[in-house]
Amino acid sequence: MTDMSIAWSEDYAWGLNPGARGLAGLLRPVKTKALAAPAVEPAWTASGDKPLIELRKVSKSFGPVMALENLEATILPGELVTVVGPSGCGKSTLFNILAGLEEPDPGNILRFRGKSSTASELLGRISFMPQRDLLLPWRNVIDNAILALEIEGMPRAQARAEALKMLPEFGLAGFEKQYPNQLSGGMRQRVALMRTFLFKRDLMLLDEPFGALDALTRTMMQRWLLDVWQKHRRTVLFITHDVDEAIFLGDRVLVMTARPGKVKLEQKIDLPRPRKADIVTSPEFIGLKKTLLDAIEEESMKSFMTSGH
Ligand SMILES: Nc1ncnc2c1ncn2[C@@H]1O[C@H](COP(=O)(O)OP(=O)(O)OP(=O)(O)O)[C@@H](O)[C@H]1O
Repeated sequence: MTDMSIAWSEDYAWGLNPGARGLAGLLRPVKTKALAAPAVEPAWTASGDKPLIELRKVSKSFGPVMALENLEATILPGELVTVVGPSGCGKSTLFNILAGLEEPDPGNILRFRGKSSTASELLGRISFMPQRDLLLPWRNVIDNAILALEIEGMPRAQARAEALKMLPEFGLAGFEKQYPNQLSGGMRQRVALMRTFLFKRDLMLLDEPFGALDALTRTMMQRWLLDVWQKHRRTVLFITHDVDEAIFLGDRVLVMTARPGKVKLEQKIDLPRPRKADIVTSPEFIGLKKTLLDAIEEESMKSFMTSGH
C-alpha cells in the first residue's frame, strides 16, 4: 500500500496506516443541470483562504420554534470542520439549509464562493450523507454506490467502472455484488460514504456517519476517513455527538449553543496531521477536550433544563 492507494485494512484498528484521503454521500440531484458545473477541484491549495461558504445572521424558525438564531460560520475550502452541540440545537437544520433543502428566515446572508446565494441554489452543489445510510436493499454494493451518478445522468456502465476503481480504498473489494443485508454496519457506512464521495461536490455534509457503530469500528472508521480525506482534500462538515471524534477529525470544531442554535465556540485544532491513534492521549488533545466539554456541558444543561427531561 502506498499513500496514493489507500485500502481499508486492519491497520486502522491499530493506527498503523500513515496514508491520507477523502469521502462520500448522498445528494439531492434536483436542479444539478440548472447549475453551472460544480467545481470539482480540491480547493485547499488553489483557493487559498477564500471561504467556500459564509453564513451570517442565519436564523430558522418552524412556527413558534426557533431552531437557529443569528448563526455565523465560515467554511474554508479543503477544511474538515466538525460540529457538536446538545440534542435539538439545530445541527440538522443547519445541514438542511446547506444542502438546499430548507430556506433560512429572511435577513440572512449566505455566500457560496463569495457570491450571494439562496439555500435552494446550493441544491446539487453539496453532497449530503444523512445519519442513516439509506442504502436501497434491492441494489447491490456497486449499484448503491453509483446511485447519485446515475440520477445525475451518467451511463450505468461508466458509473460502475468509476465505482469499481474505488472499492479497495473503501474496504469493499470483492463485495461489489453483495446486498446491504449481507454487510456489517461499518461496511454499509463505507458504501454510503463511497456514494457521497463519487458524487463530487464542493462540500460534503456528514451527519453523524459513525453514530450507530460500535466503539472499535468507529475508531477504525475515523482513522480511515482521515486518510481518505487527506488524500482527496474534500471540504467536509461533520456532525457528531462525540467530542473525541470532533477533535480527532477536525481542523476546527464548532460548538453550538442550546436551541436556538448558533456558534458558541469555534475551536481551532492545531494537532499535527496525519493524526496518529495515540494523539488522543497527548496533553494537547486532553486540553482541547476539556475546553470543548466545558462549553458543551453548559449548553447541554440549558437544553436539559428547558426541554424538561
Ligand atoms: N421541519 C420541522 N418542523 C418543526 N420543527 C422542526 C423541524 N425541523 C426541526 N425542528 C425543530 O427544530 C429544532 C432543531 O432540530 P434539529 O433536528 O435541527 O436539531 P439537532 O441538533 O439536529 O438535533 P439532534 O442532535 O437531536 O439530532 C428542534 O426543536 C426540532 O424539533
